[in-house]
Amino acid sequence: MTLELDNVELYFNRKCILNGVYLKAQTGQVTGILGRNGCGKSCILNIIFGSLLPKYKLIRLNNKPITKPLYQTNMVRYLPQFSATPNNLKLQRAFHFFKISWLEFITHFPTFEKYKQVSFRHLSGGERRIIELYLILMSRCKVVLLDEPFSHIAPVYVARIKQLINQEKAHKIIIITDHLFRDIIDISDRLYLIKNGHTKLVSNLEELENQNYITSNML
Ligand SMILES: Nc1ncnc2c1ncn2[C@@H]1O[C@H](COP(=O)(O)OP(=O)(O)OP(=O)(O)O)[C@@H](O)[C@H]1O
Repeated sequence: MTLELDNVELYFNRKCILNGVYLKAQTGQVTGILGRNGCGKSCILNIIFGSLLPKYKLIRLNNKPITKPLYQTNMVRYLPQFSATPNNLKLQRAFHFFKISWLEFITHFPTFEKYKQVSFRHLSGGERRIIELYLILMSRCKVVLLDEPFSHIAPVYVARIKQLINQEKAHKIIIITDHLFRDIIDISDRLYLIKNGHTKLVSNLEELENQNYITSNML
């Protein structure tokens, strides 16, 4: 499946945030989005999800324009930048709700075994993020949108999650953004940089320096 976002024009209080966005994502590939703070990365994910309505936008699935918000189609899952799980929800119930196997989760993250009957409020910020990310990533769906999934997560878990993303991309479109740019570069098959409201397809990593996203020697 191919998803394209095209012709986006987004304003807040007459200030132009996005203008001239083109993004293509495909099943079997991870599509990474990089850009400085406030450049519009989360807005792009929200526009694809359908929860943010810009002045103009065109979304095509397999070359066919779709007007219905994607979240109404049940084909998309979205991990927002900030936690959205209820504090009093027990992990076991969350896994049941998402129809995700707890036992399989434990094989990937054995240190979480003790948390089955625990509520989200008792987890650390990073532990909570791992669970939320796992539930979204492993859900039965065709499109996964991940906004800063690696924030507050220990390197050993980031490595495990990257393995899972590589596994899931075989049958999902995965669009991901994070400021941990090395991880995004590492995992992405297609990479976009957002600058001045436009997307730019990154074909050579030196462009990230040339566009002043990173300074020299940061790669
Ligand atoms: N509801 C809103 N009302 C007004 N301005 C907004 C709103 N949401 C976002 N913005 C502005 O739109 C711009 C893009 O925001 P967005 O959250 O997409 O940035 P981002 O690239 O994800 O940033 P960060 O990396 O810091 O999370 C920012 O300048 C932000 O202030």
